[in-house]
Amino acid sequence: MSRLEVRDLTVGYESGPVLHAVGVEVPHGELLAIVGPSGCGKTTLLRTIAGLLRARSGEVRIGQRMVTTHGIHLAPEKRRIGWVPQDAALFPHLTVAENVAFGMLAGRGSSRAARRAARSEEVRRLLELVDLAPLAERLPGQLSGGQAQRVALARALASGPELVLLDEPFGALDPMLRGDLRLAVRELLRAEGVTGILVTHDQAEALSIADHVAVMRGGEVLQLGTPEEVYRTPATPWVAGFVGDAVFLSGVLHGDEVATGIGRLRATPVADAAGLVPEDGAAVTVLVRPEEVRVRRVDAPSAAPAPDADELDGVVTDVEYTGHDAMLAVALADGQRLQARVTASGLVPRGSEVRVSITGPVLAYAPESAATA
Ligand SMILES: Nc1ncnc2c1ncn2[C@@H]1O[C@H](COP(=O)(O)OP(=O)(O)OP(=O)(O)O)[C@@H](O)[C@H]1O
Repeated sequence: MSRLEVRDLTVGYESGPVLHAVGVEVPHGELLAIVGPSGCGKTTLLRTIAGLLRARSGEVRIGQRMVTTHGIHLAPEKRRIGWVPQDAALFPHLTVAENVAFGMLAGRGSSRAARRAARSEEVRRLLELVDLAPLAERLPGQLSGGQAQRVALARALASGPELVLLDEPFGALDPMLRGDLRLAVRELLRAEGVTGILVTHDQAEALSIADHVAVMRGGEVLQLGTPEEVYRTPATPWVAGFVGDAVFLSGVLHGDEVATGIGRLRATPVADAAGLVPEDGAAVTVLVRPEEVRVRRVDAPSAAPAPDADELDGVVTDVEYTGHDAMLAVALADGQRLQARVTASGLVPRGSEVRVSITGPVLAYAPESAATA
């Protein structure tokens, strides 16, 4: 079993510390996505797990093996880790099969050994797994970007790793290919029973294919949870805004409701990093997801005229159409602005008069957590 455990990992360069007591866990055979703004330390974490960087303190355990801890630093080639970089990084003078075979030799073989191993049953199996068996004899220069990434994945799996690290592997691909390849990666890791970590700049990608998501900022993990936990119950307003579209309102907490400029909303208070929950009467920051904002057109002939008690008047000031849905910007009569996500069938043109309401309970955060994270 190859569960990954990272505890209290502190890592830095000569310029100073970059990771501060980072902890993540990935159960055997599952995929963790790491997201966070540029420079927050995602690659540094990956490189430390791979053994390419030494930790100042903390632990990395892969399955039963402690690979990094005080006084221990197992060499990268002994960690049984496969690496898939952003640009495939294949050997240009070796064929597809030979590149995969090179992975099987764990980087220790010669080109001649790779040529021999390229004819093995295992290389054939891996190429079939990534759907590239017919291209086994091609050189990397004759492959598309997506095909090259599939070879890099097969090569990473060829050494029989316990853990595969994927550093922005789809970054350079067009959106169609990206979608196909990420599903292929997910299925392959599952089929092979390999634990994986994926660094990505694409939050939607992280939420859609990973079993767990770690949201990093400034060298710390702010939240580790399932995609649903991270999206539905973000640890802080900053996490909420980073992983998805968010509308923030100011309000005052009264029991299980919060009084806001757009009326009283059912609310669940969220504890901050210190475990403190906003108290009754406290000023709070309220999170509303745009899909929780219901919009009803009132200036169309078919529109029902009678307003609900909890609806507010507004005007659609902008429409961002994405095909399957659209984001509406709505200006309320009192000047406040909201974003609402509607399905293509609920599309309302710019300038329409609408009534808006919030569906479902919202989350209420102490304003300090909004300010600091
Ligand atoms: N070799 C290095 N020497 C000194 N500082 C470095 C080195 N590599 C990275 N850093 C610094 O460490 C911090 C974290 O970098 P890292 O590459 O881990 O971030 P990242 O989250 O992967 O960023 P990106 O999303 O842009 O790839 C940054 O401030 C970066 O400038």
